[in-house]
Amino acid sequence: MTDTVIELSDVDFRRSGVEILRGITLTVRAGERWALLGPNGAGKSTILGFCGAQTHPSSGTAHVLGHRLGRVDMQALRHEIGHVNPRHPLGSALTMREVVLTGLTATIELAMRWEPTAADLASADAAIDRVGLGHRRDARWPTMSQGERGRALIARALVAAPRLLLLDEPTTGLDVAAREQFLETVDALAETDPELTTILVTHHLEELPESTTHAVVIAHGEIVAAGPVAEVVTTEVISRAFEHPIRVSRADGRWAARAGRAAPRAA
Ligand SMILES: Nc1ncnc2c1ncn2[C@@H]1O[C@H](COP(=O)(O)OP(=O)(O)OP(=O)(O)O)[C@@H](O)[C@H]1O
Repeated sequence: MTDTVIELSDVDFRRSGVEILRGITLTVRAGERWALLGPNGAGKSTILGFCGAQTHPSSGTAHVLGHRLGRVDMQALRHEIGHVNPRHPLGSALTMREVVLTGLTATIELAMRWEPTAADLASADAAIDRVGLGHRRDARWPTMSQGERGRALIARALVAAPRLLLLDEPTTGLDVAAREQFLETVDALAETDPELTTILVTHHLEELPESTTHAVVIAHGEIVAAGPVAEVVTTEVISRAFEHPIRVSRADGRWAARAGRAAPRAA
C-alpha cells in the first residue's frame, strides 16, 4: 500500500550470537501516531533503529518509506526521517536557531562550508514558532532548560519536513511542567501535520501523548500486542509484558499505570 510508512515482516535481529528480536511483523501507515512500549531490554531501541534506517534486520524484511533496508542508501533515507533524541550529543554552544538549522544538514554541529539560504532561515524560524520557542531563538544551547531543548529538537527534526518522526524517550528527565508542555507540542503536531507519522518510545504510560493512535508492546524481543491504542494499552497486555500486575486506566485522554494489589491496604 502506498501509505505504508514502516513494514516489518518476520524480522529477527541477532548480535554476538544472541537473538534480540524474533518474528517482528508490524505495519505503520501515514498519519498514525504510535507508541512503542515495553520493559528495559525488550528491544524497543533496536526496533527504532530499523525505523530510523540505522540498522537492518538479520533476517526477514524491513521497508521504511517504501525502501527495503539493506538495499537502499541508508544515509540518504535518514534525511527523510526526523529523529528526536534527548541525549543530543552537541558539544558547542550553538544558538537554538543554529541547532534547528543542523536539521537541514543532518549533522550535530554546524556543517563546515555550509551557509543557510534565506529560505533555510525562514524554515528554521517557522519550525521554532511551531514549538512555541520564538522568544528563545537566540538562546545558547547550554543555557536552555531540558524542556526547551526537547522542543527545540522537535523543531530541528521538523525543519527538514520529514514524513516520519521518531521520538526516543523524549520526556526522560523533564519535570512535570516541562513534560506536559512537551506533550502539548506533540499533540499540536497531530493537528497541524496530520500526514506526519510518529513513533514514540517510552517506559511510562503517563508519558503517552493524548494524540497517540496505535501502540506496540514488546517483551523479550517479541510483540505482545500491536494495534489501535485502546486495544493494546490495557491492564491485561501491560501486565503480561511487564510480568507484574499493573492496573491501566485512562482519564481525560491520558493513561496511568499502578501496580495492582492482591488486597486493599488496611486504612
Ligand atoms: N549490539 C548489541 N550486542 C549485544 N546485545 C545487544 C546489542 N544491542 C542490544 N543488545 C541487547 O538487546 C536487548 C534489547 O536492547 P534494546 O536496547 O533494543 O532494548 P530496549 O527495550 O530499548 O531497552 P531500554 O528500555 O533499556 O532502553 C538488550 O538485552 C540489550 O542488552
